[in-house]
Amino acid sequence: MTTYKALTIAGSDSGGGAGIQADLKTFQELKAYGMSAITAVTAQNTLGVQDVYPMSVAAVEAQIDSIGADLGADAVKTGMLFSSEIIEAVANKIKQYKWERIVVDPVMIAKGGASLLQQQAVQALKDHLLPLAMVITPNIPEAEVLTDMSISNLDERMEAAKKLHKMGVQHVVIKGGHGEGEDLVDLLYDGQEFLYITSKRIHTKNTHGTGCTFAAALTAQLAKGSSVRQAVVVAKDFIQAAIEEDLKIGNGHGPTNHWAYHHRQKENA
Ligand SMILES: Nc1ncnc2c1ncn2[C@@H]1O[C@H](COP(=O)(O)OP(=O)(O)O)[C@@H](O)[C@H]1O
Ligand SMILES: Cc1ncc(COP(=O)(O)O)c(N)n1
Repeated sequence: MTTYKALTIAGSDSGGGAGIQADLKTFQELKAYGMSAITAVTAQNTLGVQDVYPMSVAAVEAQIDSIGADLGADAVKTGMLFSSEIIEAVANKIKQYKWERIVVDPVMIAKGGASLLQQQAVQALKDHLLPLAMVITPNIPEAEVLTDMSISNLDERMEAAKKLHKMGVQHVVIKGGHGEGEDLVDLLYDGQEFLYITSKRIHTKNTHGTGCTFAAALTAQLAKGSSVRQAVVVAKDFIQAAIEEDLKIGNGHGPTNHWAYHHRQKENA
Protein backbone atom coordinates (compact mmCIF):
# COMPACT_ATOMS: atom_id res chain seq x y z
CA MET A 1 0.00 0.00 0.00
CA THR A 2 1.36 3.43 -0.93
CA THR A 3 1.56 5.97 1.86
CA TYR A 4 0.66 9.48 0.72
CA LYS A 5 2.36 12.31 2.62
CA ALA A 6 1.07 15.80 3.32
CA LEU A 7 3.09 18.61 4.90
CA THR A 8 1.62 21.65 6.64
CA ILE A 9 3.72 24.78 7.12
CA ALA A 10 1.66 26.87 9.52
CA GLY A 11 1.14 28.22 13.04
CA SER A 12 0.31 26.17 16.12
CA ASP A 13 -3.09 26.74 17.78
CA SER A 14 -2.86 25.58 21.40
CA GLY A 15 -6.67 25.26 21.46
CA GLY A 16 -6.50 22.60 18.74
CA GLY A 17 -9.20 23.95 16.41
CA ALA A 18 -7.16 25.75 13.73
CA GLY A 19 -3.57 25.87 12.44
CA ILE A 20 -1.22 22.88 12.56
CA GLN A 21 -3.53 20.96 14.88
CA ALA A 22 -6.55 21.22 12.54
CA ASP A 23 -4.35 20.30 9.58
CA LEU A 24 -2.86 17.17 11.13
CA LYS A 25 -6.24 15.95 12.39
CA THR A 26 -7.72 16.45 8.93
CA PHE A 27 -4.82 14.71 7.16
CA GLN A 28 -5.22 11.74 9.49
CA GLU A 29 -8.99 11.49 8.92
CA LEU A 30 -8.42 11.47 5.15
CA LYS A 31 -5.64 8.87 5.38
CA ALA A 32 -2.72 11.05 4.38
CA TYR A 33 0.42 10.85 6.54
CA GLY A 34 0.73 14.26 8.22
CA MET A 35 3.96 16.22 8.79
CA SER A 36 4.48 19.79 10.03
CA ALA A 37 6.83 22.76 10.04
CA ILE A 38 5.75 25.30 12.66
CA THR A 39 6.11 28.99 11.75
CA ALA A 40 4.74 30.49 14.98
CA VAL A 41 3.33 29.30 18.26
CA THR A 42 0.07 30.98 19.25
CA ALA A 43 -1.40 30.93 22.73
CA GLN A 44 -5.00 30.59 21.59
CA ASN A 45 -8.37 29.20 22.65
CA THR A 46 -12.00 29.55 21.58
CA LEU A 47 -12.07 33.08 23.04
CA GLY A 48 -9.24 34.42 20.86
CA VAL A 49 -5.50 34.69 20.40
CA GLN A 50 -3.75 35.64 23.65
CA ASP A 51 -0.19 35.73 22.28
CA VAL A 52 1.92 35.05 19.18
CA TYR A 53 5.51 33.76 19.31
CA PRO A 54 7.02 33.61 15.80
CA MET A 55 9.75 31.04 15.11
CA SER A 56 13.09 32.16 13.68
CA VAL A 57 13.60 31.77 9.93
CA ALA A 58 16.37 29.24 10.69
CA ALA A 59 13.96 27.13 12.76
CA VAL A 60 11.37 27.09 9.97
CA GLU A 61 14.00 26.19 7.36
CA ALA A 62 15.46 23.44 9.54
CA GLN A 63 12.07 21.75 9.98
CA ILE A 64 11.40 21.83 6.24
CA ASP A 65 14.91 20.52 5.51
CA SER A 66 14.40 17.58 7.87
CA ILE A 67 11.32 16.60 5.88
CA GLY A 68 12.79 17.37 2.46
CA ALA A 69 15.99 15.41 3.12
CA ASP A 70 14.22 12.26 4.23
CA LEU A 71 10.46 11.83 3.98
CA GLY A 72 9.45 14.07 1.06
CA ALA A 73 5.92 15.37 0.54
CA ASP A 74 3.22 14.60 -2.05
CA ALA A 75 1.40 17.86 -1.27
CA VAL A 76 2.17 20.91 0.88
CA LYS A 77 -0.18 23.36 2.58
CA THR A 78 0.83 26.77 3.91
CA GLY A 79 -1.23 28.57 6.57
CA MET A 80 -0.16 31.27 9.02
CA LEU A 81 3.27 32.50 7.83
CA PHE A 82 3.44 35.71 9.88
CA SER A 83 6.32 37.66 8.28
CA SER A 84 7.87 38.42 4.88
CA GLU A 85 11.10 36.73 6.01
CA ILE A 86 9.28 33.46 6.75
CA ILE A 87 7.32 33.69 3.48
CA GLU A 88 10.51 34.11 1.43
CA ALA A 89 12.23 31.23 3.23
CA VAL A 90 9.23 28.92 2.72
CA ALA A 91 8.99 29.83 -0.99
CA ASN A 92 12.71 29.09 -1.45
CA LYS A 93 12.40 25.71 0.26
CA ILE A 94 9.38 24.77 -1.88
CA LYS A 95 11.48 25.53 -4.95
CA GLN A 96 14.54 23.71 -3.58
CA TYR A 97 12.58 20.49 -3.02
CA LYS A 98 10.61 20.93 -6.27
CA TRP A 99 7.27 20.48 -4.51
CA GLU A 100 4.44 21.17 -6.93
CA ARG A 101 1.13 20.35 -5.26
CA ILE A 102 1.04 23.51 -3.13
CA VAL A 103 -2.09 24.81 -1.38
CA VAL A 104 -1.69 28.37 -0.11
CA ASP A 105 -4.24 29.35 2.53
CA PRO A 106 -3.41 33.08 2.84
CA VAL A 107 -4.22 33.34 6.56
CA MET A 108 -4.27 36.98 7.67
CA ILE A 109 -6.59 37.59 10.60
CA ALA A 110 -8.04 35.16 13.19
CA LYS A 111 -11.85 35.19 13.61
CA GLY A 112 -11.44 37.17 16.85
CA GLY A 113 -9.46 39.91 15.02
CA ALA A 114 -5.86 39.06 15.95
CA SER A 115 -3.32 39.57 13.16
CA LEU A 116 -1.61 36.36 11.99
CA LEU A 117 0.24 38.05 9.10
CA GLN A 118 2.14 41.32 9.37
CA GLN A 119 0.65 43.92 7.02
CA GLN A 120 3.91 44.48 5.18
CA ALA A 121 4.10 40.74 4.41
CA VAL A 122 1.17 40.81 1.95
CA GLN A 123 3.49 41.89 -0.86
CA ALA A 124 5.90 39.02 -0.11
CA LEU A 125 2.98 36.62 -0.31
CA LYS A 126 2.11 37.98 -3.76
CA ASP A 127 5.69 38.10 -5.03
CA HIS A 128 7.08 34.82 -3.72
CA LEU A 129 4.33 32.35 -2.83
CA LEU A 130 1.39 32.96 -5.16
CA PRO A 131 3.37 32.04 -8.30
CA LEU A 132 4.11 28.63 -6.70
CA ALA A 133 0.51 27.86 -5.74
CA MET A 134 -1.44 25.06 -7.37
CA VAL A 135 -4.43 26.31 -5.36
CA ILE A 136 -5.05 29.41 -3.26
CA THR A 137 -7.97 29.42 -0.79
CA PRO A 138 -8.71 32.98 0.41
CA ASN A 139 -11.87 33.91 2.25
CA ILE A 140 -13.58 37.07 0.96
CA PRO A 141 -11.65 39.60 3.14
CA GLU A 142 -8.33 37.92 2.20
CA ALA A 143 -9.24 38.02 -1.51
CA GLU A 144 -10.01 41.74 -1.11
CA VAL A 145 -6.58 42.45 0.39
CA LEU A 146 -4.72 40.40 -2.24
CA THR A 147 -6.55 41.97 -5.19
CA ASP A 148 -6.97 45.45 -3.74
CA MET A 149 -10.67 45.51 -4.62
CA SER A 150 -13.89 45.31 -2.64
CA ILE A 151 -16.03 42.22 -3.12
CA SER A 152 -19.74 42.42 -2.35
CA ASN A 153 -21.31 40.11 -4.94
CA LEU A 154 -20.56 37.02 -7.03
CA ASP A 155 -19.54 39.02 -10.12
CA GLU A 156 -16.87 40.84 -8.11
CA ARG A 157 -15.74 37.53 -6.65
CA MET A 158 -15.31 36.15 -10.19
CA GLU A 159 -13.30 39.24 -11.14
CA ALA A 160 -11.09 38.78 -8.06
CA ALA A 161 -10.55 35.11 -8.97
CA LYS A 162 -9.37 36.18 -12.44
CA LYS A 163 -6.97 38.71 -10.92
CA LEU A 164 -5.50 36.09 -8.57
CA HIS A 165 -5.10 33.68 -11.47
CA LYS A 166 -3.16 36.38 -13.34
CA MET A 167 -0.79 36.63 -10.36
CA GLY A 168 0.43 33.11 -11.20
CA VAL A 169 -1.91 30.91 -9.16
CA GLN A 170 -3.17 27.86 -11.10
CA HIS A 171 -6.51 27.43 -9.30
CA VAL A 172 -8.37 29.91 -7.13
CA VAL A 173 -11.00 29.00 -4.52
CA ILE A 174 -12.70 32.05 -3.00
CA LYS A 175 -14.61 30.69 -0.01
CA GLY A 176 -18.05 31.98 0.79
CA GLY A 177 -18.23 31.74 4.60
CA HIS A 178 -18.08 35.55 4.93
CA GLY A 179 -20.77 36.17 2.28
CA GLU A 180 -24.39 37.10 2.91
CA GLY A 181 -27.54 35.00 2.81
CA GLU A 182 -28.63 31.44 3.43
CA ASP A 183 -26.96 29.95 0.36
CA LEU A 184 -23.22 29.71 0.67
CA VAL A 185 -21.03 29.47 -2.45
CA ASP A 186 -17.37 28.51 -2.67
CA LEU A 187 -16.11 29.58 -6.08
CA LEU A 188 -13.43 27.59 -7.97
CA TYR A 189 -11.66 29.10 -11.00
CA ASP A 190 -9.07 27.20 -13.05
CA GLY A 191 -8.23 29.92 -15.55
CA GLN A 192 -10.99 28.83 -17.92
CA GLU A 193 -14.12 27.74 -16.06
CA PHE A 194 -15.90 28.65 -12.85
CA LEU A 195 -17.35 25.95 -10.61
CA TYR A 196 -19.83 26.89 -7.88
CA ILE A 197 -19.85 24.61 -4.85
CA THR A 198 -22.96 25.48 -2.92
CA SER A 199 -24.40 24.57 0.47
CA LYS A 200 -26.87 25.91 3.02
CA ARG A 201 -25.35 28.18 5.64
CA ILE A 202 -25.21 26.44 9.03
CA HIS A 203 -26.18 28.72 11.91
CA THR A 204 -23.53 28.19 14.56
CA LYS A 205 -20.88 30.25 16.32
CA ASN A 206 -18.52 27.26 16.25
CA THR A 207 -16.55 28.03 13.09
CA HIS A 208 -13.06 28.34 14.54
CA GLY A 209 -10.64 26.73 12.09
CA THR A 210 -13.05 26.22 9.16
CA GLY A 211 -10.60 27.73 6.65
CA CYS A 212 -7.64 25.68 7.87
CA THR A 213 -9.70 22.49 7.89
CA PHE A 214 -11.06 23.06 4.37
CA ALA A 215 -7.58 23.74 2.93
CA ALA A 216 -6.09 20.76 4.80
CA ALA A 217 -8.75 18.41 3.39
CA LEU A 218 -7.97 19.76 -0.08
CA THR A 219 -4.24 19.15 0.50
CA ALA A 220 -4.80 15.56 1.72
CA GLN A 221 -6.80 14.78 -1.42
CA LEU A 222 -4.14 16.34 -3.66
CA ALA A 223 -1.47 14.27 -1.86
CA LYS A 224 -3.44 11.15 -2.80
CA GLY A 225 -3.47 12.22 -6.45
CA SER A 226 -6.94 13.78 -6.84
CA SER A 227 -7.60 16.50 -9.38
CA VAL A 228 -8.17 19.95 -7.89
CA ARG A 229 -11.86 19.82 -8.78
CA GLN A 230 -12.40 16.44 -7.06
CA ALA A 231 -10.33 17.59 -4.07
CA VAL A 232 -12.42 20.75 -3.61
CA VAL A 233 -15.65 18.74 -3.61
CA VAL A 234 -14.34 16.37 -0.90
CA ALA A 235 -12.98 19.31 1.12
CA LYS A 236 -16.40 20.97 1.03
CA ASP A 237 -18.12 17.74 2.22
CA PHE A 238 -15.48 17.40 4.95
CA ILE A 239 -15.99 20.93 6.31
CA GLN A 240 -19.78 20.70 5.99
CA ALA A 241 -19.83 17.58 8.20
CA ALA A 242 -17.31 19.14 10.61
CA ILE A 243 -19.46 22.28 11.07
CA GLU A 244 -22.78 20.42 11.23
CA GLU A 245 -21.52 18.17 14.04
CA ASP A 246 -19.68 20.91 15.96
CA LEU A 247 -18.28 19.96 19.35
CA LYS A 248 -19.65 22.65 21.69
CA ILE A 249 -16.48 23.01 23.77
CA GLY A 250 -14.89 26.18 25.16
CA ASN A 251 -16.70 29.43 25.93
CA GLY A 252 -16.22 31.28 22.64
CA HIS A 253 -16.10 30.27 18.98
CA GLY A 254 -15.70 26.52 19.27
CA PRO A 255 -13.83 24.24 16.88
CA THR A 256 -15.29 22.08 14.15
CA ASN A 257 -15.51 18.31 14.48
CA HIS A 258 -12.67 16.77 12.52
CA TRP A 259 -13.94 13.19 12.87
CA ALA A 260 -17.51 13.86 11.63
CA TYR A 261 -16.81 13.19 7.93
CA HIS A 262 -15.11 9.83 8.52
CA HIS A 263 -17.75 8.86 11.07
CA ARG A 264 -20.54 9.54 8.54
CA GLN A 265 -18.76 7.55 5.86
CA LYS A 266 -18.51 4.56 8.17
CA GLU A 267 -22.22 4.85 9.04
CA ASN A 268 -23.14 4.95 5.34
CA ALA A 269 -20.89 2.01 4.42
N1 LIG B 1 -21.77 28.87 8.52
C1 LIG B 1 -21.30 28.04 7.59
N2 LIG B 1 -22.07 27.05 7.07
C2 LIG B 1 -21.60 26.18 6.14
N3 LIG B 1 -20.34 26.24 5.67
C3 LIG B 1 -19.51 27.19 6.13
C4 LIG B 1 -19.94 28.15 7.11
N4 LIG B 1 -18.90 28.99 7.39
C5 LIG B 1 -17.87 28.57 6.61
N5 LIG B 1 -18.23 27.50 5.84
C6 LIG B 1 -17.38 26.77 4.89
O1 LIG B 1 -16.12 26.62 5.53
C7 LIG B 1 -15.05 26.89 4.63
C8 LIG B 1 -14.25 28.08 5.16
O2 LIG B 1 -14.95 29.25 4.84
P1 LIG B 1 -14.69 30.74 5.31
O3 LIG B 1 -15.40 30.98 6.59
O4 LIG B 1 -15.08 31.61 4.17
O5 LIG B 1 -13.12 30.79 5.51
P2 LIG B 1 -12.20 31.22 6.73
O6 LIG B 1 -12.40 30.21 7.81
O7 LIG B 1 -10.83 31.17 6.12
O8 LIG B 1 -12.61 32.59 7.13
C9 LIG B 1 -15.71 27.11 3.26
O9 LIG B 1 -15.72 25.89 2.55
C10 LIG B 1 -17.11 27.56 3.62
O10 LIG B 1 -18.03 27.22 2.59
C1 LIG C 1 -2.45 29.29 14.16
C2 LIG C 1 -3.67 29.71 13.43
N1 LIG C 1 -3.73 29.58 12.09
C3 LIG C 1 -4.83 29.95 11.42
C4 LIG C 1 -5.93 30.47 12.09
C5 LIG C 1 -7.15 30.91 11.30
O1 LIG C 1 -8.26 30.23 11.72
P1 LIG C 1 -9.70 30.35 11.05
O2 LIG C 1 -9.81 29.18 10.11
O3 LIG C 1 -10.65 30.29 12.19
O4 LIG C 1 -9.76 31.66 10.31
C6 LIG C 1 -5.85 30.60 13.48
N2 LIG C 1 -6.88 31.09 14.19
N3 LIG C 1 -4.72 30.20 14.13
